[in-house]
Amino acid sequence: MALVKFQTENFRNLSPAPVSFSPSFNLIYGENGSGKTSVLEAIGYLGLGRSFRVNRHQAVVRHGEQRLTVFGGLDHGLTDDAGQSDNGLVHRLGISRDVVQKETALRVDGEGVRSLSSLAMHLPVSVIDPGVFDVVAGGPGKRRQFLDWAVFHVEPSFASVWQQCQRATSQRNQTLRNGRLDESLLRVWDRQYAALSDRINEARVNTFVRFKAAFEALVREVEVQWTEGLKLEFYAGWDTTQSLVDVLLSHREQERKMGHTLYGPNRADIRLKFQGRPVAETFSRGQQKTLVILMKIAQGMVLSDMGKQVTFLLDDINAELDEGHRAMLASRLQALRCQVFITSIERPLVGQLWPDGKAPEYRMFHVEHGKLTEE
Ligand SMILES: Nc1ncnc2c1ncn2[C@@H]1O[C@H](COP(=O)(O)OP(=O)(O)OP(=O)(O)O)[C@@H](O)[C@H]1O
Repeated sequence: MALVKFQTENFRNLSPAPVSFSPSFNLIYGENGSGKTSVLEAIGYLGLGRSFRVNRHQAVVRHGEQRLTVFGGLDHGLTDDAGQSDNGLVHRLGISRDVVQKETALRVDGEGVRSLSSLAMHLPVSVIDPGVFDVVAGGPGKRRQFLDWAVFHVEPSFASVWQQCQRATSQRNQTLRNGRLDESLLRVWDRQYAALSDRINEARVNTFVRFKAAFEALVREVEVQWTEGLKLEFYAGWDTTQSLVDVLLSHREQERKMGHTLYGPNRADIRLKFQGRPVAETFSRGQQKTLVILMKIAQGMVLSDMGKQVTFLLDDINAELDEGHRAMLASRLQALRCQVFITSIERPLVGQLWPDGKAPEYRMFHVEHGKLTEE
């Protein structure tokens, strides 16, 4: 599906005027501070329920206002080779946040819904911005987040299992921190926690297998020399040749000393190695960035194989990638037939993004003082 109708109220400096987007490429340019990133941020807000830039909702609401709203109309997206969409809206999404009451209201097709996953399911948003680099250079938490985004879209029940597991972990941690360890109670938590962990692990492994196959196919196609010898491995968070219950039991003393759970899905990682060494120590920054982008595209391929269209938000790619890599990215995204938003300061040169002359259907927007004007 693709976001074709869009409107915000009190979202940073954005104008409340409604905008129609292309289900294919949307090229957005404007001066520093004009509102380009805010447009992507608002689209992301609708699909993720939060800003991809800042943690506090308060930073996002227009100065002096209490409530922000983002509305979106989705259509079927690209439906045939000519890149045409049928233009009928299939879903209407809305998110509204009162930053004083700290309340979020969500709507899908006019009905109030409680869970963010109801919105996220319809609008899978993948952000490629300067912060994306952390997937390779940052800690395991960033890579878990990366993988879990795809796991959620492959298996939507993952979100509720994940929440149950977080609750079991915190109960278990409380028991571990108790001065006098109640071994029988801990064994009860161990069993619950291990059962939920196994379900999380199974979902992650399933998605990782698909992701890895897509990534390897992509790398073969784009023929990036430096990816030869690159290995991607999934680590569950414990030695899965043993049951998690046994692992927990054999590390009781260690966990008791630390006062929290040390084994399980909260320790999972995607290990990226080049000739046996961590990629973060070996690859140049440019190579690491390109690697993350290829990984993001591979995720898009996994969803696309399931008939889901990802909305990619590419913030300021000129600052991140050279011309060749930008063209590679544009052609891969075009081949994926997903929806793409690209921002830049200068008016983008379509001939540079698609040097073969086969540009997809696109819309070009200029942003000034938070207002998008189609050219
Ligand atoms: N909560 C807010 N309320 C009103 N205006 C805001 C708020 N937060 C930020 N702004 C303003 O919104 C404008 C848009 O910022 P944004 O980061 O979207 O610009 P940009 O076009 O992406 O800029 P750059 O090219 O420098 O990255 C800025 O001028 C900023 O000062």
